[in-house]
Amino acid sequence: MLNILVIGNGQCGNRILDSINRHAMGGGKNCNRLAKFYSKQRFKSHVETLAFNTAVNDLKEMKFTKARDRVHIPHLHGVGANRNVGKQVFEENKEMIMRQVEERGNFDIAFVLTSASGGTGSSFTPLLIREMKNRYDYPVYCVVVLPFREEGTLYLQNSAFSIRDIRQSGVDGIILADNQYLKNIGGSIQEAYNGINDMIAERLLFLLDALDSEMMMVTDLGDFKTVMSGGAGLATIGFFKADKDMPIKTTIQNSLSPSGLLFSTNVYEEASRAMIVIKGDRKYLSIDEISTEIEKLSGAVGHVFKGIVVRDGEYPQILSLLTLESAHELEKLYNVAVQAIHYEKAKKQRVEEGVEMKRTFSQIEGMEPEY
Ligand SMILES: Nc1nc2c(ncn2[C@@H]2O[C@H](COP(=O)(O)OP(=O)(O)OP(=O)(O)O)[C@@H](O)[C@H]2O)c(=O)[nH]1
Repeated sequence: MLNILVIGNGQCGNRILDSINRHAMGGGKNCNRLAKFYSKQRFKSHVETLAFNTAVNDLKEMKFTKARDRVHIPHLHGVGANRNVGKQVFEENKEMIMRQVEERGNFDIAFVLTSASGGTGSSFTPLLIREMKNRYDYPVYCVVVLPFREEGTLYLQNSAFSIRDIRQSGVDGIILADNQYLKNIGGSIQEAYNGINDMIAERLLFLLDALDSEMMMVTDLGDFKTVMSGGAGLATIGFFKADKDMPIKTTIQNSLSPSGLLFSTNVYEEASRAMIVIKGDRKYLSIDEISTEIEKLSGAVGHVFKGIVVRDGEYPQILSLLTLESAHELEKLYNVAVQAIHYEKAKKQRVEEGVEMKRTFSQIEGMEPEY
């Protein structure tokens, strides 16, 4: 049995964590009676969860995460997308935060979930991971959500700096999910968020379940670590669930296609290592078809680990984990982030020089009110 710690930082991290807890309890939208459902978690790993936030309302919004797992770090109502303030708040509360982590015990693996672009999550995450890596031996992976590109200059520049900070934190690997890429889920913004959060939660739980399962062909934590240590330290996850008549090779291809992935990439060009986990009833799992598809992938990317979990009566589901050698989409994000940084800098300079305001007030220079 694996001992797993999942931490969600900031609003986005908290919400994905809450979705994980909902799915772990059975997934139903109405399963909000915590005590009842905690007694029958669907997963056999021992999973501890922790949510950190400066905004108490974000923590209150969580419905499926136990109260003792929701930790408020008091600072107004969030840090307003200011990463410098976020870093300072983390440092001031570091010992309290680390005590919470310490109290959860020892783990085989930990995941930290955050948006790249807000203030709290994106500034807490690199500092927290650095502390965890200094104090503990277990590997720590980070799931980072990239912003919708139209959300504005502050979010764009935060993303550029936070991903750099997370990479330099000692993290064992970063899994990218991209709101921009996943927004075709459609509906209102809240529905899109929920849909994206559920996608991320389901994939992570599938992965954890697979790492802790009796498999016909085995992938384990060691394979996961090897895959994640490949490439440029960045990874993404694909997933596809077949319906009854779909051949297994199409199901595998779909899990690697744009609609299956959390981050836009051409896996045959940009991936560096891969792990494919196939779950389903034996009768759907043609070994010839599986081998042909895996060979095609390994021909393009190098090494591919494969695992098969037999689940009687279930249609096949495929999870693909891919580390990336290059990430064209991330490079594009950094391009627009650089423009955003220049824009903010020029604006700040204009304000400091007071050009606009000087013009405004100069209109009444030398005048007095007339009554
Ligand atoms: N996928 C997804 N993205 C979210 C969600 N909530 C917020 N975001 C994204 O997260 C970014 C903003 O970061 P938040 O996590 O809200 O910010 P925070 O870490 O709480 O920081 P502050 O509010 O500035 O203190 C934006 O790019 C949002 O689009 C969510 O539930 N799901």
